[in-house]
Amino acid sequence: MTTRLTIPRPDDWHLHLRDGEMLKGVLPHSAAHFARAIIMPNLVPPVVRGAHAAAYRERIMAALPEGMTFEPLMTLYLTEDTDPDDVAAAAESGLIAAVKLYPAGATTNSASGVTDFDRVRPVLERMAEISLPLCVHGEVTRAEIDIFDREAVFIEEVLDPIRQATPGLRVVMEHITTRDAAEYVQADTTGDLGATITVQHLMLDRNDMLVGGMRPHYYCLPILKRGTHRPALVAAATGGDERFFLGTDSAPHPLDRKEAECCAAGCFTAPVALACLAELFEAEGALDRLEGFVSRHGPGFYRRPVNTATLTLEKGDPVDLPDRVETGAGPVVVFDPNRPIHWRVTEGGAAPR
Ligand SMILES: NC(=O)N[C@@H](CC(=O)O)C(=O)O
Ligand SMILES: [Zn+2]
Ligand SMILES: [Zn+2]
Repeated sequence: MTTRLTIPRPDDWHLHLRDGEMLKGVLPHSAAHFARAIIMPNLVPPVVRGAHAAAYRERIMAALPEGMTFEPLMTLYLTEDTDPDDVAAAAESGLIAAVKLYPAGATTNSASGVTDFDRVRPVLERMAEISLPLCVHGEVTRAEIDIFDREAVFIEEVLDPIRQATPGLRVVMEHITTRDAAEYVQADTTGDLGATITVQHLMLDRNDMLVGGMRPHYYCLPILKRGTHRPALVAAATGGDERFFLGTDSAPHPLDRKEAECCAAGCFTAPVALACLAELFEAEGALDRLEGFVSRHGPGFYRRPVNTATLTLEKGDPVDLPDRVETGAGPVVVFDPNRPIHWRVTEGGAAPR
């Protein structure tokens, strides 16, 4: 039985670091385990131009505790006014690694997102030309579409038409939650499609959120789905297919915004993500494939080198996971996987302050 696993240092291909005091409080928890992360641009106001991304990158680096290393891979928030030249310049200078598409109204801080997809066509065409990936929050927002169906409908109504109309556009379907999405990726023959999967969607389904009482810390978007979808996601993550990689979507909100009459969407998983995944992959008999999912497939898609530093996880008695992290923006509740976790990072993880 394997009780020790050393892998190239992982990366997180979908991360919310926020800004200000929250950024200071949560960044060390990502930098402790992850070498790089794709940084989501849904601040208020959003990160829409290259100059905003450059300034945000500076704030992230200034918030990084001394002695820690971390490379933020910046993104721009696509709006109907985004200028293709600004995007191309930011990509060519190496400042940004991707552009993020939020359908307007789909999720936290998405009010500036896209309503009319024809209006962003020139940007998408330019991105296809320069091979700049588009990260997609894939949910339709029409009121009549049931929240549990929004991802599947998006694939058919929005994503597939965009991809057909823009050959060569490289797309990451972010935080996929359904069998439909996993199968859409698996059926692709262009090589231009990848998908991130979160810890919560691999470990939980909507029953965990709703049976016996509503658990706001499991509420995220896209919402946890019917349990029949989870095995398809687990099979995609643990099956060795290079198109699937970790994007934690770690999305901190202060406790009072989660335990509220109208709870904010997002699970804060960064501190426990790798331990949870080791537990899950081991239970699936796929511990040898964890390395691909967390350390190799993402760099492959983003055409970046695999990290040369390593990280070691060890198995032992059940671990006491932290239940909250204190930040200057208030306490943030840490994701609870709802099962005993026996793995922890023992080497190559710099301790957050
Ligand atoms: N995933 C979430 O539930 N929330 C994210 C936004 C997002 O990734 O959709 C957030 O910014 O809080
Ligand atoms: Zn999202
Ligand atoms: Zn997100």
